[in-house]
Amino acid sequence: MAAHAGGLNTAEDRATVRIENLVRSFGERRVLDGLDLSIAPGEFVALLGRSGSGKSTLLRALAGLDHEVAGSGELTAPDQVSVVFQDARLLPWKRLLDNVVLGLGGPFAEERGRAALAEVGLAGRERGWPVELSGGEQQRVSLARSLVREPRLLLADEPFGALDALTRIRMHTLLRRLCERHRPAVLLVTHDVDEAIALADRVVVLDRGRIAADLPVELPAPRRHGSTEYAALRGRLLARLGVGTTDTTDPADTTDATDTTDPMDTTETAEVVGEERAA
Ligand SMILES: Nc1ncnc2c1ncn2[C@@H]1O[C@H](COP(=O)(O)OP(=O)(O)OP(=O)(O)O)[C@@H](O)[C@H]1O
Repeated sequence: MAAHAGGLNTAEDRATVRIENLVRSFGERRVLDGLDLSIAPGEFVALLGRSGSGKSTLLRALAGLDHEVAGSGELTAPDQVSVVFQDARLLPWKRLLDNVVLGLGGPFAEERGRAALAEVGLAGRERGWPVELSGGEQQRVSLARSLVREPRLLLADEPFGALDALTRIRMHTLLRRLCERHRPAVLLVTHDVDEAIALADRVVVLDRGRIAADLPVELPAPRRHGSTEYAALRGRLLARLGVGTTDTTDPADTTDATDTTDPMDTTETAEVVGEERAA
């Protein structure tokens, strides 16, 4: 049976996340089917996968939120895990600072909360209410609430999925900066291939409960959509997602590469993100 535990001792176990042969089932259906995955300290991993491939199920397992789900395998994750969801999940009856420090103990909780709000660009808004914020600002508070706990692992389940394109770009820049400063390991679930390439050190594709591709993002900043390397990586990922493209250069791809329709095309976004990363 899988365990959710801290205590990483040996050199081999220095990974922040170590998953071996993880199985999770709903009734007869194996949603995670013998999954293996490691995430190193400070590593930013993006998780792509078609709808229903098991991404959220994996996140819930890592967050220790799946005690009712049948399963087996080995799972090692730190105790200090923070989760960011698509909706900010702020308590509307609490002021912003109180939302950030909710449940946070210690004499400096309020001071740390103020610093966290400042880090996400909301200094001076401590006494404001969630209802006064835009969607992007609410997600900033959600990020502040997560990072003020100094997690060793940050789990993010499509955190920018509900935001408009420009706000999403700003949030990419912010998230990248916060991660560089706090250095948690990150597992980011996204449907957006360009978001994955823009942000991650490594992109993992989940297919029917197993890892179908595990590719490092070895692109220099800024990660320009126009570069050959960018297009090759993007093509490989789309092919692994079963979205045919004509620009794949991966000889290992066995998926149909004749369909040029690309429902995930966010070219413009990726280009601007690349510019912001360079700044
Ligand atoms: N509590 C549950 N009870 C029964 N089936 C479930 C439960 N949670 C998830 N499933 C099923 O497990 C499968 C994987 O769900 P999961 O939410 O992990 O997929 P996903 O990859 O995150 O999908 P999406 O991208 O659409 O959010 C789906 O077929 C879903 O219906």
